[in-house]
Amino acid sequence: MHGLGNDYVYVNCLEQKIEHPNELSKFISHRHFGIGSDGLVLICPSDRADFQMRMFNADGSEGNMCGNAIRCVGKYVYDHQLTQKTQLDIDTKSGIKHLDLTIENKKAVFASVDMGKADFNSKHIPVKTPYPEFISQPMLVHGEVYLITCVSMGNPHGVIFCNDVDHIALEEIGPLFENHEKFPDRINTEFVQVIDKKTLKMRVWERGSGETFACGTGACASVAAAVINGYCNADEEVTVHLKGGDLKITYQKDQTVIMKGPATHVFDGVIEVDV
Ligand SMILES: N[C@@H](CCC[C@H](N)C(=O)O)C(=O)O
Repeated sequence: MHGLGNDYVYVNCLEQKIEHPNELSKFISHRHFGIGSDGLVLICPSDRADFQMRMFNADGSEGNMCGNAIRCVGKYVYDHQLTQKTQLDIDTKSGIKHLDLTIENKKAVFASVDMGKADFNSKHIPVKTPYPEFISQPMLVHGEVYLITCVSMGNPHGVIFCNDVDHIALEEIGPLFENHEKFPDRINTEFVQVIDKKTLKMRVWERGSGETFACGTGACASVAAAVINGYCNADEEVTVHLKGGDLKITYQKDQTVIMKGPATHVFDGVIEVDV
């Protein structure tokens, strides 16, 4: 399944246990030697919510939260009749998130997700800095100074506003931010062009997966950072153009972020592997 081209392989773990998800994710995600995906998502039982989501990046590392995957998890459980609810609570490593599904022809096609509060606290992200927050701070990378705003959406993000996202050498500079000593847990990096107060264009270098077609938490982090830096307004829906399509994001005055976007099924199958 994918959310705007951010594609994961989803495994129904309600009846089956996956022993080595990190290794499996590396294997499955490989675009030449595996199926090809940005990672692996496990749909598991939860004793405190309707379901639990675990997500693994293409390099096998486990992420705390994934905005595009959580919409697909909602679609999966509804379309496979694992629930009849259209309002769902999904447990993630960054807490329980609430989803509201839109149904068309008996299938879930779209979800609105309460992504929780954007958190600018440097220690929570984490960013190695004496400052309590890291907002529009200069960072020297590859001989150039970038102003970066760091925010956690349950996972770490660094947002950089620039004039032309199409011409950023992402393959070159993405890994330099991801693995910079300032970020002990590594970081997802978003390059964001402000089109107007209600429209952003974003490219992302994801921790553990490289450039992806879309990043839900990244789009939320970008809108939160855009409001904090005065480019957009709180409580107004912002359209974020990504490589794979658009997400609608609202950063509320209480710092809660609402994300709306589609979820798409591609194919089903059985995987037999020895990892
Ligand atoms: N694609 C995601 C984020 C996936 C996790 C991220 N790479 C991390 O390690 O934090 C999204 O849609 O939010």
